[in-house]
Amino acid sequence: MNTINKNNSTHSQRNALEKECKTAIEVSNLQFSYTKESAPIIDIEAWQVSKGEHVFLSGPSGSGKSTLLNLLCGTLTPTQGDIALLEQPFSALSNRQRDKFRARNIGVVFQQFNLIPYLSVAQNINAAVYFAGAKTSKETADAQLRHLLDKLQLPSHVLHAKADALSIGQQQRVAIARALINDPQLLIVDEPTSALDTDARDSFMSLLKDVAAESTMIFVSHDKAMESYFDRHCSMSELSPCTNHVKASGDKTQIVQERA
Ligand SMILES: Nc1ncnc2c1ncn2[C@@H]1O[C@H](COP(=O)(O)OP(=O)(O)OP(=O)(O)O)[C@@H](O)[C@H]1O
Repeated sequence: MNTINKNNSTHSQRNALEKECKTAIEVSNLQFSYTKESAPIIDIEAWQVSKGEHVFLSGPSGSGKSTLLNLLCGTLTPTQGDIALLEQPFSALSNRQRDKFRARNIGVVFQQFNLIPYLSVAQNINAAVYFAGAKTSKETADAQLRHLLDKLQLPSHVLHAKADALSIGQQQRVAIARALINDPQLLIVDEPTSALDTDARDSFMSLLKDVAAESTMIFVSHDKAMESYFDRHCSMSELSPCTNHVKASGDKTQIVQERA
């Protein structure tokens, strides 16, 4: 595997290297438990996602979808095994390097959007640019932002509005803009359509597929009707067959209640 040394490569050299990768995600012998005493929530022998593939990930509540997404983002550390993104094994990176790698290469659209309510739309999106440590000029960054807003059909005056003053549909599109502003190689989208009716869901999906055409995408949903938008469907029961028993766990009831 090709280990990219973040400290020695320039931004453009790094981008060139990453564009050569053919495998976006490689998971091997991955196990994860939340505590030492508990059985693994995730147990995946092998899983590969090619660069540019758009994958639909499904599974019942409690089957470990969000846990797997957090492992892919590097916000959770495997109990055993490894994950390589763009042929870069996470285990070879320090926590700090992993944070930088995530900020530069992974865009995430969360279920609840996770915008900072008291910041403006521009500030919310620019925070993602700041954390990625991008060295682009302000002019280039502004142009990229306006281009994204245009594609997402958001008027430019929205940039100055506070995030909590936007409609749900606008917040959703701002969340996509924030996830895509650093031109990430991997886009992770967690259940963003659960609150939408069929028409709104279809227009959201067309927009997302358009703006994320160049990225690898992992999209999580319970809604099997969404499957047709994707190149491949992976279910948690196929990926992690030995952890099916966890689905019956009573713990999940508590989490669902907390979210309600
Ligand atoms: N922080 C945590 N500590 C301990 N157990 C957890 C934690 N987060 C999740 N779990 C457990 O891990 C299992 C998988 O949870 P996870 O949220 O990954 O499932 P999910 O498939 O994303 O569910 P949903 O579709 O309802 O969001 C559940 O049994 C849950 O109780």
